[in-house]
Amino acid sequence: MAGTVNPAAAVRGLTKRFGDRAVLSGLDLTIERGEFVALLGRSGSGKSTLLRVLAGLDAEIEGTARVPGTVSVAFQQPRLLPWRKVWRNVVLGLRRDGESQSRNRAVAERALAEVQLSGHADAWPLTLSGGEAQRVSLARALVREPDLLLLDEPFGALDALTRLAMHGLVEDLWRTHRPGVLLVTHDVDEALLLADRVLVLGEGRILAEHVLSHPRPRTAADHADVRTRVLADLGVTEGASA
Ligand SMILES: Nc1ncnc2c1ncn2[C@@H]1O[C@H](COP(=O)(O)OP(=O)(O)OP(=O)(O)O)[C@@H](O)[C@H]1O
Repeated sequence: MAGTVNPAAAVRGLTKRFGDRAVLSGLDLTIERGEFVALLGRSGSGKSTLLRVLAGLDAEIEGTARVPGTVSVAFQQPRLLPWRKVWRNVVLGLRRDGESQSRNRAVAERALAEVQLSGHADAWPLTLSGGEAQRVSLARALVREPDLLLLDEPFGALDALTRLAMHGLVEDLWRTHRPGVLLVTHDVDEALLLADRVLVLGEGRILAEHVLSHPRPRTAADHADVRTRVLADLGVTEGASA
């Protein structure tokens, strides 16, 4: 899939140093529009660092990280402003100065309906469950209609059942909006369920790439072969998580 003219993200020779230590070292990566990519890597391998660069939060780099369109990020913690009602949190990142409050509210309500939170527009963030707050965070990311959606372990803090429900929701949202997605996760099975491609980060670059061709919806067993190879890439034994 690499090599099309207008990818959602194109990274070439990216090196990121903290002091004299290079965390990313000559990394190349292309994410196509509409493509769902999962990024795995051991703790400290530089996943969040790469996401920050792609989000435009860290410009002190060598090499290039080109993200031509709109980018949105959802983090492990939903990061909602507690003093703003849910709907105002959803439209927080929109530059719609000329828009009326009622237009903005309509946009927020549409996004909340998409994440199955109709009726929560006037709730305060602190009254939401963890899963609900994370869905608000997804709605906030999506109202910008991003070309690139960066997800930094968005389900990591959720219980197992809520996480399963979120997988279905993210897949639906991706199918509807078709952004390029880069999902950072420690959960190999999550990557195998959701992604078109799984990348393994290590030694500052992409160590391995696995294309997942099984049609969706999938079960974890559908890519058992890839699972074994990804675990080997990560240097973990079967049964453990990254
Ligand atoms: N601002 C910073 N200053 C100095 N070192 C940093 C900074 N940010 C990250 N690092 C270092 O860069 C390395 C990569 O960190 P990063 O958070 O990108 O890893 P990660 O793969 O996301 O890890 P985890 O899976 O544990 O979240 C770590 O060793 C970390 O200590």
